[in-house]
Amino acid sequence: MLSLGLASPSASSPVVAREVLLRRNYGGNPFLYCLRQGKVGRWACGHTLRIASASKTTSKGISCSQISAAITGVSFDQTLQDGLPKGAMWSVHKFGGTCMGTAQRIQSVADISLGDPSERKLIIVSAMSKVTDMLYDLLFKAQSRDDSYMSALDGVFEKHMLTAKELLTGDDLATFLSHLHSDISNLKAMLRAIYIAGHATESFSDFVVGHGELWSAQMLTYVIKKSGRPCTWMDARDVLVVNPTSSNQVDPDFEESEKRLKKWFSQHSAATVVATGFIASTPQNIPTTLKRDGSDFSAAIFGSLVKASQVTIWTDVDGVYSADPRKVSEAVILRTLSYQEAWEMSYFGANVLHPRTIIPVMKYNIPILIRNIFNLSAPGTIICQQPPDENLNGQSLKAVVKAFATIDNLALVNVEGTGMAGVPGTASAIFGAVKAVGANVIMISQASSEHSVCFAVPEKEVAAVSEALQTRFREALVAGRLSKVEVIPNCSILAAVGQKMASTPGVSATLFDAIAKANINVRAIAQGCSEYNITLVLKQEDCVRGLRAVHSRFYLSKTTLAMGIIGPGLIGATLLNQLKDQAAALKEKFNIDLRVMGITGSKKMILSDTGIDGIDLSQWKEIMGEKAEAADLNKFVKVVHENHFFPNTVLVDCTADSNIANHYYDWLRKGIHVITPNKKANSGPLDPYLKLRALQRQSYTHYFYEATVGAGLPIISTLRGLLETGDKILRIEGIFSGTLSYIFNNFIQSRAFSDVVAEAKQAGYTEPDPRDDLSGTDVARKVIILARECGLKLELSDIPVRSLVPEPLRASSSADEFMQQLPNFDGELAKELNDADSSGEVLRYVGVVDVIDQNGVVELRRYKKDHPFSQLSGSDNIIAFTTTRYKDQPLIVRGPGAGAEVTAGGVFSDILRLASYLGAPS
Ligand SMILES: NC(=O)C1=CN([C@@H]2O[C@H](COP(=O)(O)OP(=O)(O)OC[C@H]3O[C@@H](n4cnc5c(N)ncnc54)[C@H](O)[C@@H]3O)[C@@H](O)[C@H]2O)C=CC1
Ligand SMILES: N[C@@H](CC=O)C(=O)O
Ligand code: NA
Repeated sequence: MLSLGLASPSASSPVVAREVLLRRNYGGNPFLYCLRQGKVGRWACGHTLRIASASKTTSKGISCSQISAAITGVSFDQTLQDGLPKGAMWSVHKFGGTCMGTAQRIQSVADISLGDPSERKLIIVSAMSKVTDMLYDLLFKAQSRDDSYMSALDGVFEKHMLTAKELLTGDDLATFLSHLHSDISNLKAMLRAIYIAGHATESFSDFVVGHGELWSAQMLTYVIKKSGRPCTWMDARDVLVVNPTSSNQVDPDFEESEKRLKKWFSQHSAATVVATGFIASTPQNIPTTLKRDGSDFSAAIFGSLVKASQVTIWTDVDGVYSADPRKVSEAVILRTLSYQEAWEMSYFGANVLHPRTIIPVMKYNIPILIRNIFNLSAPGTIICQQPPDENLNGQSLKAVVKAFATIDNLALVNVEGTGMAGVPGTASAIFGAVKAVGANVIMISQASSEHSVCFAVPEKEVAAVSEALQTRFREALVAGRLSKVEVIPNCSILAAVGQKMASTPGVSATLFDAIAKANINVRAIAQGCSEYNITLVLKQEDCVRGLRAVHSRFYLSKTTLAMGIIGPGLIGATLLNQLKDQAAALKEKFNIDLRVMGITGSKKMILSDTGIDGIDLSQWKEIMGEKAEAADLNKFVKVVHENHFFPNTVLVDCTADSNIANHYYDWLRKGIHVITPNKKANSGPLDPYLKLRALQRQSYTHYFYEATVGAGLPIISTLRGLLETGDKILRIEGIFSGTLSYIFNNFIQSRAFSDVVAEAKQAGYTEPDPRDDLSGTDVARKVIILARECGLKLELSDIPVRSLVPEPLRASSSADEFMQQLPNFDGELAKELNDADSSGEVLRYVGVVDVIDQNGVVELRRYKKDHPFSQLSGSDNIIAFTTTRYKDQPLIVRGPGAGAEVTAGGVFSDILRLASYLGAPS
């Protein structure tokens, strides 16, 4: 379907219309052609299309002349080029060797070609797959006087003969086979001569290896003709003229080729032409090839000669990816790329065209479409000029950076010294020496202080480069004008590519931020002033992680976090359950992909089988039962973290173990984020605590512990908010223990204390050992945590604590034994309760941080029955912050402060906070 409209400055007046935009839906791809008045072939590929009032929708098969007729006053002279077929646009298709691999595939190529509704089609084909290599091989054999070239040639013959027999019949088959026979006997004679001479000139070789294209083009022509459509084949050597250059490349002679093309068209007529890719002639009519640029280049040159409406390159991938899909599984196929972006990407080895292929078509703004012959439903990637009216207003950075690429196995060379500044010729001397050893410089960077120049070269070339520089600058090094020539091995390049990065602020900031948050150090940076590419040099081992971090940061994919869960007890198991329920929604709605790569208890652990997919959280308990291995924390951390697939790792410590807490420092230093409800690190000895916090502040690695105080209640974050906004904390007083809150809320005259403790344990409020609650240690830990947040340098032992654990039970060997004995000691607290009750008061177990006096206390206090602390129920915590701003009425946070769901929820929300710090949308 074509829709046609005017998009000129005065669209309402067709007479002065300067451009006609033609939108066409071909194979699901909307294209926007812009046909300039008087000429065909200037066009754009685009996004928004303004259909003016004079627009007219026509049916399939519209021609240029119809367009001009449809719009009064706009004349198209219908000329592509004088002498070339008039009145219609050409579309060019190129099919590579894989597309032409078998009879069946050649048939598909014919079907695709026939399905293109364009009036004129130029089909460029490669040799059947492997044939060019076979031909090179038999050449090599003949030159080496290995007479098996004869049987190798028979193999080539047989492959084509069998394919032709599958595809063709009757006269077509007979004609093709007779050509094939005669070509093969010519080749035999030629190879015999090469065999005798033991040498083949370049033109001999080029003549031999070009035969694959001759045969594939002829076969395809016959197959297309079978459908009843006229089709002619073209030996591109009759038309394409190229001049070989020194560097295994050729320069097309467009003028001469155009003349020959016109001549060819004067002798042949057909709406569909199948031409040989890869091969061409020199100006002296000697057969040659397009060397390494191959058939894609042929297609581009022909595209520009016929001013094609489009060049489609058929291949075996769905298009150009935003990053190497083997490294970034979320990489997406890019729908559009500008010419500049395409050549930037192709430099990095992305599956894009060779840059030289882009130049000829770029001159005429001809779009190149990359499509997968094996997946026709994939729309492919369109490479074209940027639509001129597209601007950045309202665009996200995502649209600005198109893709990322990496190059491994590089070394950086750093030439440093004070004698370079202001001395013209230093750079030239450095690179002169590099050139002399034939090394390829991949990236260069020099800061404007001119004291050092650094550049990247392939690792295998660096020894020679270093030696050459040492020799070249021996004198300067001895004299101290240069201080060193240093080699930094094992480097990789990570590059961001996008034409619209130019003049868009914030791109590099976002890029570097993502790299920093993945805890990756950048060794060198380069950005040319065209701004199409920002190149970073990283340690090779960090490269894939860096690639994944930046890819996900620019919203090209999800923020992916590898998680290791330590201690799948009550909280850990509840967290795993919540993760399981929420994972899909997080992925869909918030672009966060959380993968639990390992779960370890104190005895057993399980790790992801694939190293990429997370553990199936609906079955982790069964897997733990059946497939667990012996717990090994070092191995666990290594496997979860040292997986280059994930830019970020978080370890979630759901134990109450100080041995685990002792690892946090080391983990943070390795760039592993830590999240925990475990109070041991923050309430442990002061020095390691201060070191840990200092490290956390310096690095981009995060350590979150909201659930250590008040479980899921926002206690730490509230306190941080007050402090960071400049409020001064005077006092924090509260009921910090869910267990003890529950106990004293339910401990009434009719009930035994031990009975209420058992109930609290049953409800999951208590610490693994309830004595940690009853002793007041747990509350004291929370007091310490908050006191330290306020800047007080207190140790746990500085806090006077009223213990509720009867003296004789402090040494009980287990929590169970303690629980069994507790009823024997109910009397003491029953008396205290009675005393309070008779004065109209209740007992409450509280903790206090006194910032003014720089101390804290944990005690059992009596409160009047109308005091807010007396009104609690369940396991509620209540925390009152008295501050300079909240002086008369404290700021109060209240709610359930213990229990599996709320605690796990608090840990989970720290995980999401981490994801948002790492770049997930928040
Ligand atoms: N239960 C609650 O309401 C709250 C608990 N917390 C804290 O959450 C953490 C977990 O508490 P719960 O789940 O209730 O305890 P739990 O005893 O049910 O779970 C702890 C788990 O950690 C495992 N573990 C112990 N040492 C380990 C080691 N070295 N390596 C691997 N695994 C180990 C245990 O085997 C157990 O499975 C504790 O630090 C606790 O203070 C914090 C706020 C509220
Ligand atoms: N056992 C603790 C749990 C939270 O830290 C409590 O009872 O508050
Ligand atoms: Na909390």
